[in-house]
Order: sequence, then C-alpha cells, then structure tokens
Amino acid sequence: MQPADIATRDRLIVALDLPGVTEAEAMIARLGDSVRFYKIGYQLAYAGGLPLTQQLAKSGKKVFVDLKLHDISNTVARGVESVAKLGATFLTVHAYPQTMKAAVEARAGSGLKILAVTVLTSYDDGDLHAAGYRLNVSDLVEARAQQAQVLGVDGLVSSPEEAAVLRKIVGHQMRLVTPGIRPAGAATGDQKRIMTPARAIAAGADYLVVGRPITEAADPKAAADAIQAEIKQALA
Ligand SMILES: O=c1ccn([C@@H]2O[C@H](COP(=O)(O)O)[C@@H](O)[C@H]2O)c(=O)[nH]1
Repeated sequence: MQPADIATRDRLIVALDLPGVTEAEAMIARLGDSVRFYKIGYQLAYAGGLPLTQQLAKSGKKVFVDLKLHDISNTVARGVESVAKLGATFLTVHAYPQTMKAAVEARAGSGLKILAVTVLTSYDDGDLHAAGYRLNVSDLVEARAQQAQVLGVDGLVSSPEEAAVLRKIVGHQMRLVTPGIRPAGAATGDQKRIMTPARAIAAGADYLVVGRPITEAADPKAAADAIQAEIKQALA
C-alpha cells in the first residue's frame, strides 16, 4: 500500500478549542489560507459549534469532529449517522471493539472516516495504571491499533511517539492522526506524550493536530505558518 496522498497544507489540523462560534469564526478568519483543516471538539461543539462543520465544509475547508464517542452500539451508530450528515471528514470514537464496530458499520456509504483514539496523549503509564489497566501505554496503543485495523477503522489517533511503530503495524492502510504536537519551546500544558511538528512527520504521522500553540499565540497566523513550513521541510 502506498503512502497517503495528502496535500501538504491539509496535514495541519487546528483544534478550535474556543468558547463559542463567534470566537471560532474570528480565529478562522485570522488564519485565512494558512489553515484548511479544523477540529471541533467538546468546548465548541457544546457551545453550539457543530453547525460550523457544514459551514466550513461548504467553504472548502475540512472538518474533524472530535467527540470521542463511546456508548452502547446503537447509540454510537445513530450518532455516527448524524455526524455523517454534517459533511465532516473525520469523527473520533474511543478504541473499544463494540464502539469501533458500530461506528464503522454506521459510516458505510458516507464520506466520513472513523478515527479510533488509542490512548489519550495526556496519559503516561502511571495514568493508565491508576485507571486500572495492566498494560503500559505502548502495549495498549499497539493492541488497540491491531483491533482497529481488523474492524476496518479508517485511522488512529495516538501520540507521535507511537507513530513509527504504528506505521509498521498498520502500513499505509490507516491514517495516523497525532495530537500532542509542540513546536520547540512551546508550553506542554497537560500533554505528556509530545513531539515537535518536524519529528512527528518524520516518525510517520499523516496529520498533526495543534490547538493552543496556535490559538493562544500572539499571532496565530504566524504560528500556523511556522508549523506549515516545518511540515513542508520535514516532507522534502
Ligand atoms: O489523545 C488525544 C486526543 C485528542 N486530543 C485533542 O487534540 C487537541 C490538542 O490540543 P493542544 O492545545 O494542542 O494540546 C485537543 O483538542 C484535544 O482534545 C489530544 O490532545 N489528545
């Protein structure tokens, strides 16, 4: 299987973790042509931001709806059907077999791709053990990736720290989408498994998800342009 044919500019996904639609629209306007792919997560979705998906899709942008679904199969399936109607490109579910199976079946025939969240990038081994898991992060990420692949999931969300190993496991069949991106010198915040944009691309990530290093920058467009340049250089 060949590497994914992804336009370089689409590899940066900006997380619109902002309090409302007004703030999100202002950020999108500031970023202009620098960003073509946006992520809508809890904060914006719960503040009335989901209809932005359709608006952005109509204006030629791509949208990743990051709701990390996890519920009984019927509820997951009906939720996936609703998100598919919004014109989103990606939707996340947690990487539990029942959930992934329901989501993959429900997205059939739509343009929506399902991404399975392996282990959150804010978790380290200690956090997993505290949550009752016996596996460490890398073992659980790999086990979930294998299950996701068997179930026909379209892509994986992991830290870029796992990207190289995941690429070996799933080849180029699945998209690797990596949050936990921090340009050199950027504040880590609550992220524990991080990499710079250049290192993440070199490790095999297809898409980099970046929130605060762009949205909280004094000049978000300059911050996005710098990351786009780093991605371009890493791919050269
Ligand atoms: O494992 C995960 C899954 C999702 N995310 C989301 O990505 C962004 C990262 O934002 P930063 O401000 O760049 O830390 C955020 O929306 C998370 O919900 C993740 O970080 N890790």
